[in-house]
Amino acid sequence: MTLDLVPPPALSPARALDSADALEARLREIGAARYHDRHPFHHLLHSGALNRGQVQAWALNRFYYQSMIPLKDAVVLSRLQDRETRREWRHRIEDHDGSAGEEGGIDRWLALTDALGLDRDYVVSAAGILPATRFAVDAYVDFVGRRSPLDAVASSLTELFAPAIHEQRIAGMLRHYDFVNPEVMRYFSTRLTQAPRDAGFALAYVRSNARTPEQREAVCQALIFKTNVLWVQLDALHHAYVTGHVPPGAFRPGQDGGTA
Ligand SMILES: O=C(O)c1cc(C(=O)O)c2c(n1)C(=O)C(=O)c1cc(C(=O)O)[nH]c1-2
Repeated sequence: MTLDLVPPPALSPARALDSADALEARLREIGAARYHDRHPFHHLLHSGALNRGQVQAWALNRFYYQSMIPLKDAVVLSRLQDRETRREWRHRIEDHDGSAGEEGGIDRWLALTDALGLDRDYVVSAAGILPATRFAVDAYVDFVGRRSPLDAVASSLTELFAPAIHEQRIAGMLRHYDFVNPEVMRYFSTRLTQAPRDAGFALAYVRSNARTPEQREAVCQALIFKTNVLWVQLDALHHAYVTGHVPPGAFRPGQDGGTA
């Protein structure tokens, strides 16, 4: 058996979190070391190494994450005491749910699963998702409800690192998969402008609201928690659809939920 190890980048010695700049530098180090762009499953996805059934499995499972993001943001909103912050946060819900006559991110994700040949009702039902997908995503929603509002905002900071992976994904998937075209990838092209705005706001919020070294440490831990939420979803996809151990009841390409 070979171990496919991903060597982590060297970390600089831990610095005291004595300023907003030190906090931001530490957050960026955490992203460089732990963000899911480093995961082998993403390397396979973006380099064209997956077959259609494996891409279907990824899109089906990621739909559950997408569908829960507005619920997560509604919980965050309910925790924010400051009206200005709520005003800024609430567009996140519309970005995903859409509004009258305007499609949202969930519609755009369903355009992707349609193009992959998955049945919409099956996707929306979440009946075929991996147990680990459900546990990880539900843990994220639970986290923002139980922890401090600062932790809740901080846990969204993975989005600082999302535009780079979305660019890699758009380019890689368009180049390598004949079942993908720019129309199908519009979920990601839209996120290229939405994510920097959201991440910029969340970063400014933690920079000014984490005022002690302990609070800054808590912000870092919230980001680490979230990188784990993302990472374990890909571990589970890899185990099921690359190694081949599909859990009982989970999606089986060619048998469930659409055309192979
Ligand atoms: O494709 C990705 O790699 C990726 C990652 C993340 C992220 O870093 O959490 C998000 C998204 N996409 C995304 O599309 C999205 O809407 C989103 C919302 C959030 C959040 O935590 O509020 N993360 C992400």
